[in-house]
Amino acid sequence: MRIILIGYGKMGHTLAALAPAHGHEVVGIVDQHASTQRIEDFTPATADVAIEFTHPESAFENVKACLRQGLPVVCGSTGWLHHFEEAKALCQELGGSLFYASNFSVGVNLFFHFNEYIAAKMNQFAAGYDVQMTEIHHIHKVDQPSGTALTAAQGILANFPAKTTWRNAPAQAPEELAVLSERRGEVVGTHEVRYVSAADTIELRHEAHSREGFAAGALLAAGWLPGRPGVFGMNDLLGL
Ligand SMILES: NC(=O)C1=CN([C@@H]2O[C@H](COP(=O)(O)OP(=O)(O)OC[C@H]3O[C@@H](n4cnc5c(N)ncnc54)[C@H](OP(=O)(O)O)[C@@H]3O)[C@@H](O)[C@H]2O)C=CC1
Ligand SMILES: O=C(O)C1=N[C@H](C(=O)O)C[C@H](O)C1
Repeated sequence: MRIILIGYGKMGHTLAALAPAHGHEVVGIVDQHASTQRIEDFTPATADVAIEFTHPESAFENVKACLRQGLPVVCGSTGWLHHFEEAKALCQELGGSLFYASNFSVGVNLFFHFNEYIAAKMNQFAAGYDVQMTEIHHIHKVDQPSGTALTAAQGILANFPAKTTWRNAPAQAPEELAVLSERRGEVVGTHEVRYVSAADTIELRHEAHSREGFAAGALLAAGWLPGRPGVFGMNDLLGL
């Protein structure tokens, strides 16, 4: 595929390095400081798909611009989901293609799957166990909690009814799921779910060793999306 990269930071550079091995050609880079190209410079005649990893404040505008240009867009930016319904509506109105994942790593998507299974199973033992989450990321991360943590929290809330809401701090009531955030050095991304009783702790943990897993998943999605109108996520791609 001829891909354009929107955002040329940590993820943009990793995507550019891995794209050729996935059979993609980078035909454009759009970044607010590191390039002079704009999304409006591209059309389906010059690019097959855009991959967007920028910032919570810019992601929605970038997604809209891609859809208006008729470009299928794979978006990994987090922290903008309060606009997601609007993005979906625009995608449907224009007959476009949008792929969003809070985390493109195959391992994290298996983690999401196991998390939901464990939450449903632990619901039988909700009287004895409390559950909490922690996400740990590098000090440059601007959004909190991480998009991945929010997806995992939704998976718990949907399957463990003792928790009805989440709080990005220690829980203040039994029905609150604590989703704790730590920012430490250059940690790529670690997510933990812990069920704690008086007797023991059961823990599910994913630790990313590099950004290559995120980039590989996004490049896979970029190969899959063109020609598929609609709004998609990793479950569609991986059949989970
Ligand atoms: N879904 C997933 O699997 C993953 C998601 N992410 C998410 O992706 C996003 C980017 O992460 P990361 O690459 O680490 O962040 P970086 O800060 O390293 O890179 C972001 C890049 O986007 C640029 N940028 C900011 N605003 C715009 C804009 N309006 N148009 C074009 N480019 C812009 C920044 O430019 P400048 O520096 O000049 O401001 C920077 O080069 C974050 O939201 C992060 O949470 C990250 C990893 C995996
Ligand atoms: O900002 C990051 O680095 C990451 N962001 C994503 C998130 O918010 O979940 C995915 C990954 O954890 C890395």
